Amino acid sequence: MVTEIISSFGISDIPSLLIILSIIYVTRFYYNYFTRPNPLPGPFPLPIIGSAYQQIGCGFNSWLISLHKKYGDMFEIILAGQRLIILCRPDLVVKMNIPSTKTNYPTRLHITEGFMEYELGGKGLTFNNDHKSWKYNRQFFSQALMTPSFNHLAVEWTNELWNEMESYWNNLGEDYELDLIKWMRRFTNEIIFKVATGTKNNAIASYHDMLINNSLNEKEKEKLIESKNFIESIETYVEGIFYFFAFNKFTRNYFPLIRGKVKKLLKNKDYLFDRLYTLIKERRIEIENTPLDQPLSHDMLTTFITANTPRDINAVKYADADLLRPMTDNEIFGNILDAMLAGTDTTANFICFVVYYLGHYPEVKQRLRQEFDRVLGKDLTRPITNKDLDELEYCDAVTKEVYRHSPIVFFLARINAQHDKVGGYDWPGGTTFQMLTSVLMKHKDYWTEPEKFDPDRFYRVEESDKYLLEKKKIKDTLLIFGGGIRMCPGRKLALMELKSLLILIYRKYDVELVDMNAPLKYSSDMINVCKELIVRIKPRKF
Ligand code: HEM
Repeated sequence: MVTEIISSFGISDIPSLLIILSIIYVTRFYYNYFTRPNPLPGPFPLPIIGSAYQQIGCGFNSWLISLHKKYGDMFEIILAGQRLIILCRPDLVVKMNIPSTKTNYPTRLHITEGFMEYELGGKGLTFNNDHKSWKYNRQFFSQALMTPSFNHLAVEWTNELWNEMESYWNNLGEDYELDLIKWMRRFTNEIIFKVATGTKNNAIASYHDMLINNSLNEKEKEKLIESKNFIESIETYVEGIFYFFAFNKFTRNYFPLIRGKVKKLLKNKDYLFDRLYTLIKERRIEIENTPLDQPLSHDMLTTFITANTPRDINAVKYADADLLRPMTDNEIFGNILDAMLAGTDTTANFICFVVYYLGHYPEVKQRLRQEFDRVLGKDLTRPITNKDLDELEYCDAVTKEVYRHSPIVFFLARINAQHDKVGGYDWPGGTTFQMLTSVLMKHKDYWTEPEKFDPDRFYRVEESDKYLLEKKKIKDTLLIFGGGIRMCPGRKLALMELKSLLILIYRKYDVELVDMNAPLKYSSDMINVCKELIVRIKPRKF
């Protein structure tokens, strides 16, 4: 019967068949939509593109903020066929941020075919949904970034790198207009490169050489282009995640504007991955050629390659026998990629956002400087120590307030393993929630005058009669580094870099925003990314 129907089909029947299939698809799509559990308010979705059609032309963050204004603290959107429940109030997200391994929210996002095509899923930490593998990786990651000896080293590297960058800035002269985000991205990349591989990638030196571009031979120019391409490929890869998250395969392959971009993103991915795999291969050979009685360098890459091998430099052993095995190249790659992706742009953006706010709030800058002068004394060349950083109370308040106004990671995603009650509804396991931190950190029920920029809401607030809501210290109102078991493992390094750089810059220099009237220029797809911040670095007037 079926074969008879198929053989009776002619070319002329194809349009009718396509129409029938489309009707079936659309009917199924809307049947599922109208019968979904716990319908919430949200933009009406279209087949194939879901709610994404409404977002075009405006950043993801701005779009979500506008939806919050329209639909309230709990609403839904559909992206790439996935239903996302958006949560905008701290009390709605408490369960998601419980720091227990028994949490019902162990994973972040479903690994869709988009993530698979972009080769994001299933490795490293950020997009790893295999709990065992994530736990294994996370131990090594935390070990590399959270120990006191690492903190000490990281401050030392930051001091050294600052001295280098300062000499380049002086060379360019105080009237030179520099794009701070480009410098900061190179700064943070150079630090994370050192943490991850133990080697220097000369990202700052090569950028300076590119700007002055006079004394370079062909070989040096080639190296410089390589370093520039590598850093830009990280930025492009991070930006690209949104395309593979928000658009399904059909949209990515057939929508004219999106198709071209996706092709470029995939080419960039191949370039970046190739660079990282080469790095791993080269280090393996280096380790094999190092005699057993000679020490190996103490960095993430070496730790990963030698983990659970006779050359293991850490005595930590895991109870679970499955995890007592060496890491594969794919696993090592996933972790190094995560470190580069998560550790470059985030911190660089944060520094630029702080500089922008300090440019607009001179009284805050003045108080910050007073704190720096008090903690560091009169010697403007003394290297920073960890102890100095621990004493910076007002600086902590400033960075928190900047982040509250201009977050970098503006949403945190979680999936429930088992069904659970959230916002008064019972949600089946596998539901994707997004904590919209850009709204949550300004919610009027949790913040006093939320739109006002005032670091004092975080500074010795117990002594104030003004910030009564802040005084309550309600959980999950300020999620700079996320929460629960998936909290950022790079937070110490990020804050150390940020605070050190602020001291090193502001104790000696003034950062002048070239266009005081320009808004903060950033794009907001998966995270908020500073696009440009043109400044002049002038000697400080005492
Ligand atoms: C200012 C800088 C940074 C900010 C604002 C930031 C923020 C965040 C946030 C919000 C998350 C998600 C946490 C959650 O879902 O609860 C995260 C995850 C992560 N961050 Fe950071 N981060 C920064 C710097 C870094 C650095 C320097 C590194 C390291 C090298 C790093 C590595 C990671 C990794 C690997 C994850 C995924 C953790 C997991 O899934 O287990 N981050 N970060």
